[in-house]
Amino acid sequence: MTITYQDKQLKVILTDIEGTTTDISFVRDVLFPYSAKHLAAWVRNNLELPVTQDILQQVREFSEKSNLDVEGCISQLINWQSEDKKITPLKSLQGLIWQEGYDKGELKAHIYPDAVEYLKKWHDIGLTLAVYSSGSIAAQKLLFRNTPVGDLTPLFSGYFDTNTGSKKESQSYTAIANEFSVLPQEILFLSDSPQELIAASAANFNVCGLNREAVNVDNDKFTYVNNFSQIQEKILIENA
Ligand SMILES: CSCCC(=O)C(=O)COP(=O)(O)O
Ligand SMILES: [Mg+2]
Repeated sequence: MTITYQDKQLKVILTDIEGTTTDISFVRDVLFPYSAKHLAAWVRNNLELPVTQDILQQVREFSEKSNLDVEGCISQLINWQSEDKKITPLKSLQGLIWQEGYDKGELKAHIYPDAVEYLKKWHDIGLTLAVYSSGSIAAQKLLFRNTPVGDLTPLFSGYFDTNTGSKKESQSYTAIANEFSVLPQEILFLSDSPQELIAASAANFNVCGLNREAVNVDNDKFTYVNNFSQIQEKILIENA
């Protein structure tokens, strides 16, 4: 069985998380407040770990304040967190904090049931599935490992985060296509973010927008759907 999209055979489906597989409110109202609450104590309690020292060094580099002390770095991280900045050291730290939350049973991931159903279906018919999120790769794996329907990580063959580049830059998508050794035209990217769809499309990816809240979308450039079932119904064609 093969799947085509606008007459092109698809090999890879690359998905965003927040607003696409997962409710925005889970990320903004559960995950972000959890990391905000524990951020300062986590850094102070784990100062001796090499990963913490790496994060602090990256904070100094990204902020271009080379002499920030530990408390200065914590303040910078808290500011970035409150502005929802997708900056690598913050995203790495959030992943470490969420790991404790999942391990203690204080966090359980959200994933839309339609995303589960169609990710499984696409995996089972041989499509390669991958994730591209601003959340760190560790945070992505935690989320898909801790869903209410169990561990979904076996479905995915690749994970990409801000270490590959910004999701709003087309070069990031070119790098991902190269990683899979497929043509951009053989990849379908799913996201709720118009800027991400524009960047992926500029790299010649096929794109589909997710509009989970079914709001009026002022964009006739891309196809928008409300859920994964509509991706299957509206844009993919199965060939026996
Ligand atoms: C990996 S779950 C947390 C998602 C996150 O931290 C984030 O910033 C959302 O980014 P996305 O690219 O998935 O919209
Ligand atoms: Mg998103």
